[in-house]
Amino acid sequence: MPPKTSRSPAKGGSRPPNTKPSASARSPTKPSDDFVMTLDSDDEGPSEPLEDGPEDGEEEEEEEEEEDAEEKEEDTQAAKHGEVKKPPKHKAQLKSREKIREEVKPSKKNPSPTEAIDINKDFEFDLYGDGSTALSTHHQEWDMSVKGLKNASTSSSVHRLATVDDIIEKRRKARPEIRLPQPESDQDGFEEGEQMSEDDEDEDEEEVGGGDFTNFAEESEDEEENEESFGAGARAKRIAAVRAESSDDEEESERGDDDDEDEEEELDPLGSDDQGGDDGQEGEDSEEDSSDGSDQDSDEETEVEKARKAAYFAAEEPKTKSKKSSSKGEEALSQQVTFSSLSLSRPLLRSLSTLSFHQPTPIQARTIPLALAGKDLVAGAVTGSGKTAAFMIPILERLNWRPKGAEEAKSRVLVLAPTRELAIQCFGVGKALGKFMDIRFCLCVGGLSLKSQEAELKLRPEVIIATPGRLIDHTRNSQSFSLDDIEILVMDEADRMLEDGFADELNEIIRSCPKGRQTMLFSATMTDDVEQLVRLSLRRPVRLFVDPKRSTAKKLIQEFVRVRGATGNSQAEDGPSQAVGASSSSSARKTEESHRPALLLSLCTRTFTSQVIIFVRSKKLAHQLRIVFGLLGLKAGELHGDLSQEQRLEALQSFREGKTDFLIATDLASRGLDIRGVQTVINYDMPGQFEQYLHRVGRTARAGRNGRAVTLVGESDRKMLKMALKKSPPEQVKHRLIPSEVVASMAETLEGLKEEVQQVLQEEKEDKALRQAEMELKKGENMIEHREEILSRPKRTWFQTGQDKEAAKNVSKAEYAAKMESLKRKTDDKKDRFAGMSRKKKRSKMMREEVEAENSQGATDAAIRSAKKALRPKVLGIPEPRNSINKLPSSKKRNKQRSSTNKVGKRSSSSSGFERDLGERRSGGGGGGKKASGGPGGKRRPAKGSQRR
Ligand SMILES: Nc1ncnc2c1ncn2[C@@H]1O[C@H](COP(=O)(O)OP(=O)(O)OP(=O)(O)O)[C@@H](O)[C@H]1O
Repeated sequence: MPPKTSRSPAKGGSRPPNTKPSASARSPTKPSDDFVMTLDSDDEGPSEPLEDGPEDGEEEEEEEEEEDAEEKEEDTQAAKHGEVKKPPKHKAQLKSREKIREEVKPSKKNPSPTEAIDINKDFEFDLYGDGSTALSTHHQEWDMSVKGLKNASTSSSVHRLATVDDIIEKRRKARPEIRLPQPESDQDGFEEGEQMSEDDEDEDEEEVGGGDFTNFAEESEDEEENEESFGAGARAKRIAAVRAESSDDEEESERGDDDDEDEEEELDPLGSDDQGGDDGQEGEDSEEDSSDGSDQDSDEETEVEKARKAAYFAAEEPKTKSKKSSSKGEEALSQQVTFSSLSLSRPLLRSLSTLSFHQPTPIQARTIPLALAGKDLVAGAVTGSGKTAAFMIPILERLNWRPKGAEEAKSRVLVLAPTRELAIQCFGVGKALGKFMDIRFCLCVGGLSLKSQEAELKLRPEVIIATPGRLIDHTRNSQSFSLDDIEILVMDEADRMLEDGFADELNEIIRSCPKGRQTMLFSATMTDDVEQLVRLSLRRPVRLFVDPKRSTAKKLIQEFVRVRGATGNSQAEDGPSQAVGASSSSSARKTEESHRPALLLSLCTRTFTSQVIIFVRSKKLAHQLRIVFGLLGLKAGELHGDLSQEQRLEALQSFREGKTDFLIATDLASRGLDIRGVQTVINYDMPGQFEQYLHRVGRTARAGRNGRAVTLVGESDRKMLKMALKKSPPEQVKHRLIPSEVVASMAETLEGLKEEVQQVLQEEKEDKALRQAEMELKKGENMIEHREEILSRPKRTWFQTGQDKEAAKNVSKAEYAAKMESLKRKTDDKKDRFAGMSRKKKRSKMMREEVEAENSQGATDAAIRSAKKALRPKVLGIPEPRNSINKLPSSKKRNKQRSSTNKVGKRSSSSSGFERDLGERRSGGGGGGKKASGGPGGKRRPAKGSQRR
């Protein structure tokens, strides 16, 4: 049964919340970097960072293979020392195996400047950006400590980071310190236009009007209308004009440019011709560029699309629906709703209050009641608006009412996240919210010990938080683990998970979960595209989109800095190493690229000197820039898929604690990460997709705070810039001008560093080669000594090998390219047909044509009919066969399905929620039924190396 709204927390047979002093006392003081060293062998050599690693999420399985090999080595070492390995039977045993435990207390002696700000008791959580309904909050940092980190502390995976640091330090000491520009004073700020932007709009306009940035966003080769310029004093007008542009322009803008991205990877980011350096191939980085996916949903829906969506999505309950029409409505609803009015149980209310969550955010106010009622949800709200708690709170509340006892121990909830860091953060949020409840969480992500995860899974933790690759590994290889008991499936950053890279894994997971589960999807850029969602076999989901689609946080200021290529003599004033006169677009781009580092460093030395995340396109660039920052004496860390898990977490932790001022990251860090106090996000370049831009800039201005995003915009970023202008209120957009002499001097400094950067890279390379050789030697020795033992172990089966993954990626890339090509053709056709027409006429003609085309197939009528039927009131909590909602069937078929649904509903109407699923399972099926394959406790163990395609 779904939890009733008027129950008392004490009744219903629920156990009293776990308020044992030990548990409650432990959690709040638990150090956030509580590394637990496992018995991973020190002898096994360094856990080498991936050489050609694909992006996180997709890299999982390759890493898993490596880890498997490592774990085997662990066993070998244990055997060598006479230890007899037994499978751990319970947690206590597991703990006794973990002999060395090291707890590192976070250094709270020197809180970062932002931490100091955050403890301000008067801070107001301004949800709406206008101070109207501010909630107070003393938000605490999530506990990111994890068990099973490999090679902690003494191991050589730390070695790489330490080595780069050492090399840099050694070099810095050996030469005179490089003089950097002074951090900007108030007066200096005037030079850059920022002060003018904020304090004197008119002056700013003059600055903007004086440069050619004003027309930049609009100068598009494909543009048919160039008539409206961004003239001085016309900011509002020009933004309005951009917003009013036709939808086909938008489609193009959103698409991004895959090929360009790949090509850009070829350019040496630091302008070095003799690259040498890292041996990484640029192609490998493209996964992190995540350029495959494309969001084609336009804001303007056709009638057919509307009808299709109306048929697919369930209507929201009248109680919440009446208030949802405007953001004012959201505001009013959220103001009325309190956590206690949502009838949450006492332990949960207690943890919410501990976290200073006094009032639900709009997305929480909308989501919680529906999620408690067991509805499937497709939810979207702007970055930093509290989506994690929006699904975690109802999950915990429902779990609080689960049947308890040893027999009932089951893994009932699965939360999937696309990256390990995000999963770890989610795990932290879950643990913090469930602090006073007897609910167990298990984190299953790559890069952490498989064995300790296996042991934890055996205890059937109620909530599993996982990345897809590692989860599948467990379903295939961990004894007696299956997803048979999952009753709630959540996908955080669901639109990312729906992208091609995750397709096979997602299908496998969906197939393994019971059909009667509740499914909830969340993202700041959530799609409501039916075609994409159909794959997830949702059950008449409710669509909850709280903020306007593709919007940014209300207190985010977006600045753009133009990066100029060598397109004419006028450019010479802006850069020192300009190839003046170069006319080809590729050389223009190359010079553009050579400007970026100087612009970035000018920003980071003069204006944004701490709490800055810098997003770049490739792992290689992230690493190079990190070296440059280090050589200049700036404290910077890097975060990308070429690092070991430990290095990744360490980089995050150092940044969180203010030990480093800059975090140079790939898009691995662009989604979901909630790092308190990030004041500035710098986009070294525009990402390939607008969604990616939204996620990146969403790392600041979270939870009602202020924040700033600065983006370097080159020629090829024009469309994306246009999109950003179109989607943002004019007062949030600024143009930053950096004095050319500052950039010139920085470029000169960087030019002088080029050689040193190469030398550092070379030293690193040699060091790496040496360690690799050592590792191989060690492996060989082990193999000779323990050959029999090693060969006698059962082989793990893999869902996909690295090659399979690469092949899948190529297929989806080819599909994507084909789709883009056909779209482009369509757009070109459209342009011909509409040539000379006004925008209004063009739009109405397009609409007419579309409707006519659909009419001729009879689809419109059918869709509208099914939409009407779908809107008929239904009894709450009746599961509907998933197949029926995957397509829009004929009306006859739908009627038949509906009547059978009702029968199923009658049969199981008393068994919604956990009881319902349990009941159905005990009776051996029913409407909520089990997955087709794999009986109770039975494991599907496909033949070695078998693939599911
Ligand atoms: N009800 C609340 N009151 C106060 N603070 C809250 C509340 N709910 C969430 N927060 C805070 O808001 C911040 C952002 O939350 P969260 O990370 O869940 O955002 P999100 O919407 O998932 O963002 P993203 O789209 O970037 O993943 C967190 O620091 C969290 O502590």
